Amino acid sequence: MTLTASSPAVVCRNVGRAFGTNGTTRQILTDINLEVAPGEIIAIIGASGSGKSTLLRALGGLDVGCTGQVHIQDTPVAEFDPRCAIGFQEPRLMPWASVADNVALGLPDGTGKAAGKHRVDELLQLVGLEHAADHRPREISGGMAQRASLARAMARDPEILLLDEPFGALDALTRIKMQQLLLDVHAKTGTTTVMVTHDVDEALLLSDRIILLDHTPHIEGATIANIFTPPVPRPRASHDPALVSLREQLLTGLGVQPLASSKG
Ligand SMILES: Nc1ncnc2c1ncn2[C@@H]1O[C@H](COP(=O)(O)OP(=O)(O)OP(=O)(O)O)[C@@H](O)[C@H]1O
Repeated sequence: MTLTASSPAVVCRNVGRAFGTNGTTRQILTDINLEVAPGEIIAIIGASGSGKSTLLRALGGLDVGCTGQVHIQDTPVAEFDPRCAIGFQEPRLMPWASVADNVALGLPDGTGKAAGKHRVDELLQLVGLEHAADHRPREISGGMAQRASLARAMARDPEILLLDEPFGALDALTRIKMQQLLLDVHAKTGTTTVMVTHDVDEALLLSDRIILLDHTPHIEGATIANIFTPPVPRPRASHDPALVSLREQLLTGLGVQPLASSKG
């Protein structure tokens, strides 16, 4: 990735979030400070419940209850900011609409009919679904549905693509194909991408930087405990020896004791 001298795509300053339930308030996130460069792919990892999705929602303006500031390209994030598109673990396609019409749902308001059709055709091609344009969601596989969901997210040509465990529900083989597809799409579009993942290897293969959310001493709520940079450029192989020690650091950071190597 070539970092330009332009301003950051996303800036978080002292972002925090507390939730109040039954009269008690629980601090979930504290003092999140982060700058994401244009075109970067950021992976957010952390234990279950550490606030990964909450942070992603804050970045996209999907949660107005946060403290601190989120800026996208120098201006404050708006509620459901149109500069962001979000994709989830479930593809969330409309069952009654064709794949093409589902992708078209992501187009910006006011897109003309001909321009919209052209863009949808382009996006279907981008994710390899040209042949399935007229299918209904029930007629396609989980992996195809997730590709359609990615195409819908890209339809508005977002500044920031936010992905919450996008491949978490897919079988291992489909997940590998989707990871490759995401990198292909990113190579073509250069879209700044922030993704939440539970999968350390996914974070290692895809991201420019990996954000670890965790609790730190004397602070209530999770914060950015560490930021890791994979030491080799993409494309990366999961068995690359250069990634072994970082993988162990990530697992340790997640409270998992890495299994001893079986070699020898
Ligand atoms: N709207 C809400 N009201 C109350 N509590 C909430 C709300 N949203 C999230 N939480 C709480 O905030 C904490 C963090 O949730 P979040 O979904 O961000 O974690 P996560 O790291 O993404 O978890 P997981 O990895 O299990 O998906 C959880 O304890 C959750 O119960």
